[in-house]
Amino acid sequence: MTENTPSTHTPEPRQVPDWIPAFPVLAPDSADLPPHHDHCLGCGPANPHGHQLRARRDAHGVHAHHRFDSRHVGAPAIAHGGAVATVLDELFGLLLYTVGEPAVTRHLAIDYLAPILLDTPYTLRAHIHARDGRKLHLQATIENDHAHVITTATALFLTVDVNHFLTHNTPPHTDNTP
Ligand SMILES: CCCCCCCCCC(=O)SCCNC(=O)CCNC(=O)[C@H](O)C(C)(C)COP(=O)(O)OP(=O)(O)OC[C@H]1O[C@@H](n2cnc3c(N)ncnc32)[C@H](O)[C@@H]1OP(=O)(O)O
Repeated sequence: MTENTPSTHTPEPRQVPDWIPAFPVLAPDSADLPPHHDHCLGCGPANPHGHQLRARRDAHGVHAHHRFDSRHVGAPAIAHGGAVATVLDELFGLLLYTVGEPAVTRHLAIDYLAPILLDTPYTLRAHIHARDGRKLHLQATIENDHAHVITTATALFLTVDVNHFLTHNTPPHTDNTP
């Protein structure tokens, strides 16, 4: 076969993970919200590189208690901003258990008001600020143990159907294309 010969290989159809179509709304009195799946970078219990975030639903949305550790170091003794963004994105992902529909991050904005220290307890909170059709406008904070807010985040999540998780090669729609 030459370099220009079309391939006759037909890709295997992708399987829909069970947890996506069954995405549940979980009750306020539930215990720790379940991970999206075992290897999720943000919440998967079987991902040794992940944050293994645990969150609970509450009257406003969800909250979590979390410590960053030496795997997440940026400047010495301070959590890397990207690691913080991962955890906030994940917290928003767990907030979807109050919506009961799968959605994905379209926009994430973070104000790092003060450093987040390693091996230090923090409380994270997230809630739905507003919903407009598919658009979920979400807000989150990270507080230190003096209840001072040291990080704030806003996100736009867009609800998607199950096909989103099967079609990964769709060209992006963007207004920023030159
Ligand atoms: C339940 C699953 C949980 C999984 C684990 C959770 C982990 C944590 C969350 C994540 O990390 S998700 C992974 C990271 N995100 C992605 O990979 C998403 C990549 N982006 C896409 O696949 C598409 O952009 C997306 C499906 C999100 C949207 O594509 P669409 O073509 O469906 O939307 P479109 O561009 O038409 O925009 C829909 C609406 O949003 C509006 N919009 C888009 N960006 C906006 C913006 N920045 N601000 C305000 N509005 C905005 C847009 O104008 C439009 O408004 P209208 O419907 O009123 O016309």
